[in-house]
Formats: sequence, C-alpha cells, structure tokens
Amino acid sequence: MNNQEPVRAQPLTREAFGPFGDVISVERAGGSSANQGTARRYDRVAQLASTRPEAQPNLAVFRSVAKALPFEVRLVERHPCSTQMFMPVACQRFLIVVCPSDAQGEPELSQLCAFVCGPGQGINYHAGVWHHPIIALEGPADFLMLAWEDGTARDCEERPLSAPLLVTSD
Ligand SMILES: NC(=O)N[C@@H](O)C(=O)O
Ligand code: NI
Repeated sequence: MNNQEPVRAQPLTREAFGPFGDVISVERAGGSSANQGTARRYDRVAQLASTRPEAQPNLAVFRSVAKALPFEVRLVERHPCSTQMFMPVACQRFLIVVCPSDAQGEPELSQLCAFVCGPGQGINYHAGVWHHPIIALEGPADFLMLAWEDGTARDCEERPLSAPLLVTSD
C-alpha cells in the first residue's frame, strides 16, 4: 500500500480546480441575452485547446459503471496536446482526481487532489494535466466528453502508480 496518507475528496469549486482546468456550470454572473430574451448565453465557459492541427474534435458519450468511495487510484494519465471536457448528462455525483506535475513533468502524487462533482457541474482539464480517468460515484452515469483526437493514442500518456493511493470521502 502507498505510504501516503489517504486523500480526502473535497467538493468541486472553480477556485480549487483552477490550477487544473475549468468548472462548467450555469451558476455564473454575466452572460448575455439570447433567443429574443428567452435565454441567457454564457460563452467560452471552458478554455478548449488543441496543439495538433491534424486532430479533430470528438464529442463522445461515456456510459460509466459507478464506483464507490474510498477509491484506489492506480494510475494517472494526461493529454499533452489537448483539453478534455466531461459534462454529466445522467449522473449526480462523480469523482475527479488530478495532480500537478513535478519539475520533470511527472505526476507530483504528494499533491494529488480529489473532487466530488455535484449535479450540474462539468469539468474541462487543461492540456497536460495529470488526471485519473472519469469515475462515476452513482449510476447509471452518462457523460458527454469533448476531446481532440487523431485516431491514435499519441495524446494519452499513462503513469501506473507504484502502489494504490486511497481517495476517501470528505
Ligand atoms: N480517453 C478516454 O477514453 N478517457 C480518459 O481520457 C478519461 O479522462 O476518462
Ligand atoms: Ni483523460
């Protein structure tokens, strides 16, 4: 077992997730009137980016099997060339696990963070952010995913952990 203390999952907030990406939700200020005043639109709520001109946007649907906390993190991955967005379409709670990079660009597991995302919240990882693949905490769990892909696995680097790291509930 990892000799690192378990990581307590915290509620997702824009501030806490800021170093890793964007939180997508409707609760926000600003916006502009649309559709003859019957809607408000909030533009660019996430920073979408891709550095490979040949990669194409892929809007995918994920149907995830629900997992429970405490959860054992056994790997992290990153997409160096592009952002990746997940927005639940049928999921009340899901777990996001991220960690910063160290000076060599490797996962800094001692600073791993875990967030429990609530109803109406989605996330967008900035390019190159280490994260665990999406984890639904309740099911059935369906997500929209938006990423940039070129048909290869080149933009997905995985790092297995030498020992599982436990994420516990808040
Ligand atoms: N790519 C893919 O299928 N999933 C992961 O990248 C993930 O972050 O869930
Ligand atoms: Ni990913």
